[in-house]
Amino acid sequence: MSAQSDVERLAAENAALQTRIQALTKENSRLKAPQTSPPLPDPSPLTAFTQVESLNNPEIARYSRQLLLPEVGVQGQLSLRNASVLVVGAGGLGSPCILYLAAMGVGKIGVIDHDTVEISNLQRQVIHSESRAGLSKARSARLAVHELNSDCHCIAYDLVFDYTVALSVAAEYDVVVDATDNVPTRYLVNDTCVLLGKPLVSASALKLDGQLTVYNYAGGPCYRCLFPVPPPPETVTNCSDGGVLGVVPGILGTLQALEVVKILTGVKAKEAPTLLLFSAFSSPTFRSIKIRGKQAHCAVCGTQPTITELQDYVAFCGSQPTDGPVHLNLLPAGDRITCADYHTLRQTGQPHLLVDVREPVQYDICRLPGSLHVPWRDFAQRVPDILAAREAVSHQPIYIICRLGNDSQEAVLHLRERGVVDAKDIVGGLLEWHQSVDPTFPAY
Ligand SMILES: Nc1ncnc2c1ncn2[C@@H]1O[C@H](COP(=O)(O)OP(=O)(O)OP(=O)(O)O)[C@@H](O)[C@H]1O
Repeated sequence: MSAQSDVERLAAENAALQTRIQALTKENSRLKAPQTSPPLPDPSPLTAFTQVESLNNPEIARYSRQLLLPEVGVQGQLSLRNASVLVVGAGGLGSPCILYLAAMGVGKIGVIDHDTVEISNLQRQVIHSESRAGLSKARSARLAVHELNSDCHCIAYDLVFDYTVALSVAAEYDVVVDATDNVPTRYLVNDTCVLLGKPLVSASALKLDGQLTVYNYAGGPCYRCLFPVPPPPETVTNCSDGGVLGVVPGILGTLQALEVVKILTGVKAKEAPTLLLFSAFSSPTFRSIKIRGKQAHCAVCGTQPTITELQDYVAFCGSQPTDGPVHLNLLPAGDRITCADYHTLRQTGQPHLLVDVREPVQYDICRLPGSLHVPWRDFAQRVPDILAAREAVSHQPIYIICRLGNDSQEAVLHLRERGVVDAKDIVGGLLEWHQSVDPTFPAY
């Protein structure tokens, strides 16, 4: 099926699925919310987005606090009202961005996200709610937008923004916001915007830090001008591995909404391109760095571009745009033990040494009783401690555990190099332990 017909099918489905979403949403709130909570509002059916020449009285009343600003005024508000913005990703960054765009009166907002709402998202993805856990994030965002501002024409694309749909979806919008969390999508969104001539408001947030830049706007650089080569996959961390303070993407996503407003009202065109850096626990909290302009030799926006159509971004970046945990396979099966087998071994009381190689902050969250804690980053120096502990259990085998079963494999490989042959890693780590052995063991 072609990309275009895929998008058309989705638009049709969007309307048809509203009834289903309503039923699911009501069922969800019945199951999860206190019985006293009011039912969620129903989304209105899709109507065509039309531009207007003047604001009506309800709009004047609704946006009066913005209309009073000379920097916005009637013309600025009309620019928002007649504009369309595509937000790629309805997660930590997308949540506040979409909400503020809708609240401020952007006429049409497209939300594209293939993921579903999880409880662990709610610490920062404030557009979603407990009652919508399990729903598509795009549709959940649409429901929230409708609750906030029913005049906003919000389209939910419950799919992956990939090279098959990128051009046809983004072509429908004036500005694109990259609120995703992975490198392949970042290059894809950039190239899409360059090929379509759309401004791109891009941000990222991780741990306590974030950054924001507007690309491909007013003769400024594109993402590839600054980052022609993707980073090595092993150097990239995501929120589920590194953590993130809820308010950090909240601030960056809100600033993305601000940049959109500045683009739509024309203010942004007068500014030099900058990279805004945010660091929550540092001083100064914000720093703005002037960035180099458009690069003549840029592969996509330069004078002789070599990229003239979308390409395979997973191959280009050498990494998957995955949301779930990444499970590496560094060891042969014989050097690994499944959680189920390790569970049996514990139950039958076979002597062994269990080494937990997670960071202290993770070890504090939960641990299996009787483990020796040796964080992976200190592992090389602490091999003597491990060998000494093993002596105490009469040289019995060593089993190594971590959160996902990746660092534990690295640790086994390291022990092999140091001549320790009877060490195995526990496949899938503590997350798998929670899933297949003990559902009461905490998952994080
Ligand atoms: N190519 C893509 N197409 C559509 N949505 C995307 C794409 N890449 C990333 N996203 C979405 O962007 C959002 C990024 O937000 P964020 O990192 O806060 O969320 P998350 O992936 O839910 O986090 P966690 O790692 O905690 O599960 C996610 O909802 C993700 O599904």
